Amino acid sequence: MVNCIHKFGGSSLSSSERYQSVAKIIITHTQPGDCVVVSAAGKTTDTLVLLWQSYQKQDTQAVADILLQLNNHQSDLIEQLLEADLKRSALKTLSIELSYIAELAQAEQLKEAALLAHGELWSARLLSTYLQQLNIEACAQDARTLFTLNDGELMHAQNAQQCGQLILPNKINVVTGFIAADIKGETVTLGRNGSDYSATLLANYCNAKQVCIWTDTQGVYSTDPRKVKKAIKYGKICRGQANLLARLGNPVLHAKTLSPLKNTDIKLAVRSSFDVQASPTDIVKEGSAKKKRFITTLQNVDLLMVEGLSEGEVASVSQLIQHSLHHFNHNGDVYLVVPAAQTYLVINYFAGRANISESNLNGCAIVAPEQDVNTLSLQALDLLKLHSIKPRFVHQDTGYALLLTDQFIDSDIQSDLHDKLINKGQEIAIIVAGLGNVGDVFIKQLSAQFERLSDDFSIKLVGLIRSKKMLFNASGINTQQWKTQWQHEANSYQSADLLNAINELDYEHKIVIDITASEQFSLLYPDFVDRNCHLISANKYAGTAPTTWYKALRSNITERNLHWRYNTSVGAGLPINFALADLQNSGDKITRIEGVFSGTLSWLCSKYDGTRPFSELLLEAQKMGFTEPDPREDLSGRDMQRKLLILARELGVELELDDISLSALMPDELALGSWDDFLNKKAQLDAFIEEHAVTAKSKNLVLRYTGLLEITQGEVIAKVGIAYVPNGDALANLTPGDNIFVINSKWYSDNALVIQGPGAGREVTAAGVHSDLYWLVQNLK
Ligand SMILES: NC(=O)c1ccc[n+]([C@@H]2O[C@H](COP(=O)([O-])OP(=O)(O)OC[C@H]3O[C@@H](n4cnc5c(N)ncnc54)[C@H](O)[C@@H]3O)[C@@H](O)[C@H]2O)c1
Ligand SMILES: N[C@@H](CCO)C(=O)O
Repeated sequence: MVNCIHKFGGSSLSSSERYQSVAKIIITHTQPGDCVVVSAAGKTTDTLVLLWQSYQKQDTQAVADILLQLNNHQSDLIEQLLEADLKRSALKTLSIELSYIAELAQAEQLKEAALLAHGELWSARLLSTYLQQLNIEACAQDARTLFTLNDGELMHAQNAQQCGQLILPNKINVVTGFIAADIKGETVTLGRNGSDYSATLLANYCNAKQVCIWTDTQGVYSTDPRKVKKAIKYGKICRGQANLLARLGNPVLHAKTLSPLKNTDIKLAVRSSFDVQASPTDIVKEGSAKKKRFITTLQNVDLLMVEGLSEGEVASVSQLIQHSLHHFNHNGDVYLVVPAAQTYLVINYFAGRANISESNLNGCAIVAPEQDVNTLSLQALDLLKLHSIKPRFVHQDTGYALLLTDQFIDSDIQSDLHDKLINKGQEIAIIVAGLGNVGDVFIKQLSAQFERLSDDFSIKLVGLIRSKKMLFNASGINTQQWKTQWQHEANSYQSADLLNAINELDYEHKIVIDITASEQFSLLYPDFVDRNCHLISANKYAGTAPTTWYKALRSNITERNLHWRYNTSVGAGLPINFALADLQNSGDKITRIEGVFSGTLSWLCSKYDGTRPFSELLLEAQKMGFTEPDPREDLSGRDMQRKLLILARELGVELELDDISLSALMPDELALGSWDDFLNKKAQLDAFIEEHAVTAKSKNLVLRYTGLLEITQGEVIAKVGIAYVPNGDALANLTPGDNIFVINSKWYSDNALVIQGPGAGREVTAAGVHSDLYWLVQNLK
């Protein structure tokens, strides 16, 4: 039983390292009986085409040179991947084949398709041998034994039978893409992007469950992500829209690729072989995903008016010119959009039935839900006008508008169109984890925030997560009545359930807001990012994770064009991270940050005057929602140590948590055991604090808990701990609960920049999370 057909293109096989990566993907993503369709490695097909052209020109020197080039490339791959006998045998076979090509060229008996087929044959053979060397049961399959064409038409029944007989159920079948045979057994090719087509055909013939096209992009985007920074990667799109996109200039999918999937349940996924963790774009059956908005551009096309054009003819002409074609009916006439370079061929094909209506056109197409097309098309016309572009031909039809222009739509105009048309009205899904002190207030404030944010987007709260239960509702959870809904509908979950629920959300943007204090939850961040979620954290664990993990997370976030906000992880609602980013972005260099970065410790130290036991004050701080779930995280200095590390990383300083020296505001012994154990020994804490306070007082100083980060000529001092501070000092005179950040920089060298205010508390922290959410939503526009 074939479960999945995987397809790897030339770029996925361009070097021995890429083959190794593909083998790793195969090991983790296939099961016996699956097929792996391969294209020619790297630029091999182009080189073979060049060889064919040189042969036709009878340029024997060029033929010899290109054969040498092919030999070098293939031999290098073999040398780098295979060992011992496998290597010797592969090199020998390659040498025999290349000599045979040379002989055929000399005898003027070379055939184009048979020559081009070598690219895929070499890839399939090398990959299957390499897999065998890795002890994986694999075999190479020549698609000429699987796909037969009669007079250019695929013989579906026969092919299904051949595939049923030849695809081995106990092996990974590495199948050549692009090629097939005619009924005489001669090689034919399936045309440009033929390997994608081979994969979907094979899936149809083998009744596979799914096809996975591994490519060099992460999926299907709202527009070309190489040109438009804010292009949105979609998790799911329907086949109908995928088909339209293929015909209207989207380079990732081809109409031909989709055709074998028609009327089947076979799933199609497009995903990156360069970033295996990134979630794919699934192309699903009509009605299984909501319709999305896209913008594609067209360059150098002609518009042909064709008399009596039939669907069959469109398919034949597409085949002839190796290009997905779009045709439509406009005011009673039938038009065909053709790449200008191919117009001559197409006009010839129609033998007098086709005329050029408009030539040398550029333009764009908007693909969108039917009800939006008219408005978007009018808006696009207005915007193009602002850029002094007047369309020459406009056509609107079910689900799309085509605007053909004289001028080229460059990436700036494309970005403008995308930002103003495509990026509006998108849906944002919010998932909140942690419904404690801060989380509860955050949700209370959410409905008012939605109103403020909903001008451009439709925002919904779709997930609530606690440590043991979660509630997901893709159509939205009522922010006013979430507690009742929670009582009735929340379910126990494992991480996999949570990740699946996120996968299933058919929203353009997803934001996970972590208001837990859980390290375990923070470890799921890479999985969220793989599922295209933006992140907002009040939780400090991810920001203070080991450098390698932290850097990998950051780089994945950047690569996927996502955002991570964590302003409340330091200074609660105070704009400390904003200020640091702003100073650095404007060219300042920060040299020192000193202060009190714990709301709890600030409150405790300021309040403590010896009249009430320190432990009593601690329980009060806990009640007020200042402390961490286990207040010893505050007393130990660990919480402040985390904040200092987050600040240091904001300044580009590479440190681990334990590089920051720490002295605790409690006896070490109290760190052990449960919270109840701690409470039983609270007298020890009270004695410890009293002793420090008395010593400080004897020196005319006061007890505080402070942090320092100093960066001088590459040297870093980073520490948090107990300090005795003069009474008049800024660090001594804080309003209880306030944080203070005294910042020295190139510009604030003598007179420091001071940021001060409440450093903990439910309201201010929840407000800080909203500030992050607001920032994030503004930056999605
Ligand atoms: N309280 C403050 O003033 C303040 C200020 C800034 C930042 N923070 C940070 O905000 C976070 C929350 O603080 P809080 O005071 O609301 O804490 P809290 O203990 O009141 O709430 C934490 C919530 O997280 C949930 N949770 C725990 N483990 C989880 C898991 N694995 N998955 C999902 N949910 C889980 C708990 O059930 C609880 O509902 C902490 O990381 C804290 O450091 C708090
Ligand atoms: N427990 C923390 C909360 C804010 O991060 C504090 O007291 O500062």
